[in-house]
Amino acid sequence: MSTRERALLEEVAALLEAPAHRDHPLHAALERLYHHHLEQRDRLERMINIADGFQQSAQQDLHATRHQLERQRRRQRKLSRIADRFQDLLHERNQELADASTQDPLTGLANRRCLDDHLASLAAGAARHGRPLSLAMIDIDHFKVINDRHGHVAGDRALVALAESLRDGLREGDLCGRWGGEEFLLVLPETRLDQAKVLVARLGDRLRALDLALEDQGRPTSVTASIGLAEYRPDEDYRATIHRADQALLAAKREGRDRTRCDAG
Ligand SMILES: Nc1nc2c(ncn2[C@@H]2O[C@H](COP(=O)(O)OP(=O)(O)OP(=O)(O)O)[C@@H](O)[C@H]2O)c(=O)[nH]1
Repeated sequence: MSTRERALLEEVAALLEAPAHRDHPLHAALERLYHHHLEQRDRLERMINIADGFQQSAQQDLHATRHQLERQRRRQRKLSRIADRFQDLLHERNQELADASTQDPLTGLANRRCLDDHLASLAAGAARHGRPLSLAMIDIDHFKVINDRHGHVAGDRALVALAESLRDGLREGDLCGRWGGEEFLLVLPETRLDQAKVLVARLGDRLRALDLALEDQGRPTSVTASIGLAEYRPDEDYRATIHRADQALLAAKREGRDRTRCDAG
């Protein structure tokens, strides 16, 4: 209630109380008006109080709902971050599995299974289109000596270095894989036997010149390789070509190692 209203009400109350005005013709009407005003004022105050209460509780509800929404949103963001991380992890694991099924774990080269698949599809294409395709089976000479002198770990390191050197010496489209132990298979599409000979001569030189960071009585250790070559024949199973390359490799070993032999078919 404002000060002005209070003063006015006090003034009216005083008038109504005063004995001098009791018999005034407007006294009764003023008294009814006064009480009616007081009732209206009380009702208004109650309504304001109720409205205030509603507003306060609505605000509290709103605040609680906002808080809850914010918490839900935070939880959802966290969940979606976890889901993203989980998906990345799953993707990585799938990639690792895919790599493990096609890669040799020591050298990172294609493994035997991958070579087999690759060769099967290349041979089919070469046969269909009459395109040349050659294979080179490469075996490091006397590799056992490296293991015996320097230990298996150093032998592993040497194998990795040899694998890298072979891979880096190839053209795009050629594939070098680890066939087993210290034996590598090169798959050379669009390559005839005479071209393959030139290529493997260059690779043999690379291997010989490779620094394996191993010393024998103060002298750096170098390795040589024996190589068997065979060209795919459209009328044969690609496994027969592998076999012929293998036979050529055995011939190279028998004849004294550090050389290339071809299976002319
Ligand atoms: N460190 C290491 N050695 C391996 C691995 N795979 C095969 N070898 C070794 O390679 C050697 C192969 O020996 P051999 O088959 O006798 O052949 P070699 O000593 O290379 O002699 P030739 O092939 O006849 O010239 C063995 O000592 C194997 O232990 C490998 O992953 N790591």
